[in-house]
Amino acid sequence: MTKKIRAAVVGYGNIGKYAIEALNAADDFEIAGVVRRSAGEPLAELAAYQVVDDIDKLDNVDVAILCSPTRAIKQIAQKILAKGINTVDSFDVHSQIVDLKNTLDPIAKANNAVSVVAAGWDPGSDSIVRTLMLAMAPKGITYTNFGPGMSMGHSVAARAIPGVKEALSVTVPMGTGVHRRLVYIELEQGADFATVEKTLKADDYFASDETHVKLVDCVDNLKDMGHGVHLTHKGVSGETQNQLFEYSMRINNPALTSQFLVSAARATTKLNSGAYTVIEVAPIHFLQGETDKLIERLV
Ligand SMILES: NC(=O)C1=CN([C@@H]2O[C@H](COP(=O)(O)OP(=O)(O)OC[C@H]3O[C@@H](n4cnc5c(N)ncnc54)[C@H](OP(=O)(O)O)[C@@H]3O)[C@@H](O)[C@H]2O)C=CC1
Ligand SMILES: N[C@@H](CCCC(=O)C(=O)O)C(=O)O
Repeated sequence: MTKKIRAAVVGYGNIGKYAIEALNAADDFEIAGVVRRSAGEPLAELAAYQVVDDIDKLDNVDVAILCSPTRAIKQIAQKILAKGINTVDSFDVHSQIVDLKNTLDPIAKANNAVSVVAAGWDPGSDSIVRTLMLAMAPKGITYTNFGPGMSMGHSVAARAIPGVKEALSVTVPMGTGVHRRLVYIELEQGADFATVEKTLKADDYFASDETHVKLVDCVDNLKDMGHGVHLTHKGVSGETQNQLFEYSMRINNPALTSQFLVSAARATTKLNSGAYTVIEVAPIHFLQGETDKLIERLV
């Protein structure tokens, strides 16, 4: 029997929960444990797993699936790679992905480890679709239209603003890759709405989009983790114009993010040491199974 890949889930929020599900559904993986900031009060749903506050307390971890907030990823990934453990993350600040990869790459190489960064669905699987579309029509324009739906990254960023108790950020597509953001917030007692609104609108996650902040009594009553994308590329193949490609999906956001993280975790076991974005990984590495069988089925 081939050895299973031992994965640790780091951070147990929305993505962490679905990562456990995706790992349990993948028979080439086993769960080494869950790493939380504080192992704290035991959760009944995690009773079957070792829950620790430090990855060093888990045995023989091959890969850590980082399910922590994007803004904490760089620091966490650096620490774990330095131990020689592979990492995958769904870091989603597009303008900082090159910096993340270039920071992690020398650490991964020095410790004989592999990191696949920005491996959710956008960035992530959509990045591969955009790459493919460009290979099919190298000249032209690609539009990525999200939603409507809940952006986990924007909701996490909104929740981190002082005075915000709970937040839901809904992305509304306006067409041609332009989005409006509706951010529903519950405030901590005594927090000032105008100050929170100003801080939120100035945050990098929101600053370049039309953003509306709405005060509500209960964010949970509004929460639906559905999302989606409609990606188009219209361009030129060779000298032939008017090539139109479309890709769309409606999804449960954390379920897809976590599934792709698990697929990327598998890929880390097939790569030379270093840090990679998903477009630098051969697609077959994301899949379980024998190479020739996959080629027969897919090519
Ligand atoms: N690329 C993509 O397509 C996507 C990316 N994402 C990214 O996933 C990230 C996580 O989303 P989600 O699961 O909804 O977030 P949650 O807030 O639900 O979960 C994050 C978990 O990380 C831990 N955590 C919280 N604060 C910190 C901190 N400051 N430092 C370290 N760990 C912390 C907590 O777990 P514990 O208490 O167990 O330590 C928390 O539950 C988002 O920031 C988003 O950017 C999400 C969807 C798609
Ligand atoms: N990174 C997103 C997934 C892509 C959708 C998106 O970026 C958005 O809604 O703005 C998320 O965190 O949910």
